[in-house]
Formats: sequence, structure tokens, C-alpha cells
Amino acid sequence: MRPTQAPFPHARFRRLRRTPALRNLTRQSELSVHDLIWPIFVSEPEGAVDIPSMPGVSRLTVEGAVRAAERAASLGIPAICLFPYTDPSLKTQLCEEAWNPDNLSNRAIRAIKSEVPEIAVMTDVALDPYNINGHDGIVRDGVIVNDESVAALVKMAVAQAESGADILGPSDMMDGRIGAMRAALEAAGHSDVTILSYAAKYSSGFYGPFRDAVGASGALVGDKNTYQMDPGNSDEALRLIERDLLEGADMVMVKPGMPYLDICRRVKDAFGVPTYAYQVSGEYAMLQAASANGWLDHDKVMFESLLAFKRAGCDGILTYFAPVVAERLRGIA
Ligand SMILES: NCc1[nH]cc(CCC(=O)O)c1CC(=O)O
Repeated sequence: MRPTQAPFPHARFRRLRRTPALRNLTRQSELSVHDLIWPIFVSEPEGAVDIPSMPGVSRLTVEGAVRAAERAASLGIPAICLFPYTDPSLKTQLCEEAWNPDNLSNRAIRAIKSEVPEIAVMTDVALDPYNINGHDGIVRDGVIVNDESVAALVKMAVAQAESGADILGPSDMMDGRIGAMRAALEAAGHSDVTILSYAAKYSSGFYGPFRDAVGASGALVGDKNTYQMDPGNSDEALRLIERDLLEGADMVMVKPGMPYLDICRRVKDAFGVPTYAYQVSGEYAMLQAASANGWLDHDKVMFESLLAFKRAGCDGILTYFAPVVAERLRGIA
């Protein structure tokens, strides 16, 4: 694009900023409730438990998750994404609980789909909630082994599809998992289940509060640098996105969000596919903490941070602000 403009005073940029009507008319990007995917945490058996590093977010019971899905659907939020907090006694080295058809996540999927069928249910496909090592893949002699992890992830993905998940979200960053999952889904008769690949997922400090929320912080041995991306890389993100698309991903994600808006823009420009960003737990925690201190205006930064993703080319955003921002957009609260 080459902007054309007359010299001053023929051109005065402030003309189009003068009134709300003119600003509304000329705004390029907008945020809608349809852009939102709401990540929620599910646990059992006791009631909701607050997560101190994520003010305003709690772990819900399965029943609470169904109520959250109802709330989301009534606000017009198209999708909810489930993250289970697994009882530590169920964590093993081989992560077998991950593909148990009756694990917490699969029970929550079934409960939501039976009571709120109109909402899309998204899952997380990664072994960390079930792993005594806290890693997204299986650990052998201190190494996160790729191919054995993919085989486990495929079983996990098929179990989620069997439970009624609409969108599978592989967040594990193993190589070859999208193709393996797509083939297994086709073979199992789940050809309509969609995959939103966490294709460009960086090894980030911004996931800290999430790991508290799912109870993985204590379990994690070492870091995730051998499978998640190095924050200095940009071209690699495009190669990963292309790889996952060629393996059968329907949609792709960049994660975290705000520190990686340049990646969102590059991905959208290069591929033009449905592109999402995850405004992760640490981004949420920063904005909530600063707002609670009175240092930032909560609603202003919430809207501005989400609109930034639309401007950067994203089609939607996973955000813990989803229900609150949807209420504001609907003029409810
Ligand atoms: N499979 C792990 C997973 N899925 C989503 C998040 C982070 C989400 C957030 O921080 O909000 C993580 C954490 C990690 O990779 O350690």
C-alpha cells in the first residue's frame, strides 16, 4: 500500500477524528463477541477455587463449566476452551490419564455438549496436565521424546473427538503431530473435527500464572526450550505454520499474543488462513495487576489490547477477558 495525501492544509488528518461518528465511520478494525474464545479451567471435586495470579479467574467444577458455557453462549461467544487441573495422583510418566475417555476434560466436554450444544468446545492437546514431569511430551532419561509423544497425543486427540470436541488445540509443539492426528481422526470417522494448531508457540515467561492454574508449576522439571520456539525467531514461525497447514490444520495460532503481534501480521499476510492469537495468562495478569493498582484503566487496556490483535490481522483471540469484554460489547455491564 502507498498512502496518497495532499499537502497541508489540503490534507488535515484531524478532520476525520473530529467526532465519534466520523471516527466510527473510518475505523479499520473492530472487536466483536464473535472474535472471542474463552479459556476456562476445570477441576474437581470441590467448588470453584480462585487462582491468585489470575485475579477474576477460578477453577470451575464440571457443573461450573456448563454454567460458564451457558453464559458464553448467551453472550454470543462462539467457543470455550477447556484446561483441566488434574489430581496429582493421576499423573504418571506415560501420561495415560490423557486418553482416558472418562478423564475430567472428556467428562466436561460431554457435559457441555449435551447441555449447551450450540457452543463450540475447544480442547488442549498436550501431556503436561497428566505428566509427573510437567512437560508437554513424554520424558525418557531427561529427553522429551518426539515420536512416542506424538503417538500418545494422537490417542488423546481421538478421545477428545469421541467426547464431542469441535476444535482440537494441539499446544505441545512436537513435530509431525498434526498430520498424525488428522490421519487418526479421518480413520476414526471424525472427519469434521477441526484442528486449531498452536503452530507458532514460543517458549515464554508469560505462561507462569497458567501453570499455577493447572497445577503444573510444581511438576515442571527444567524448561520447554527444546520444543517451544525461541523468542528471537520469526521466519521459523512461518515455516511451522506452513508445515502444520500442509499436515491438515484448519486454523493456526500465535502464542503468546501481545509480545508477538509482528508474527500475527506476518502469518496473516503470508497465508491468509484463519489466524488466532492467545492473550496468555501472564498478559492477563499484567493488565489485571496494573488495573487493580489504579495504574491503568481496566476497560481501556482490555479493549485496546484485544483490538490490537484484530489490527494485526487475527480473526480471533483466546482471552480470559472474554466474558467481561463480551458483556461490555453487549452493553450489559
Ligand atoms: N500445553 C500447555 C499450555 N497450553 C496453554 C498454555 C499457556 C496458556 C496461558 O499462559 O494462558 C500452556 C502452558 C505451557 O506451554 O507451559
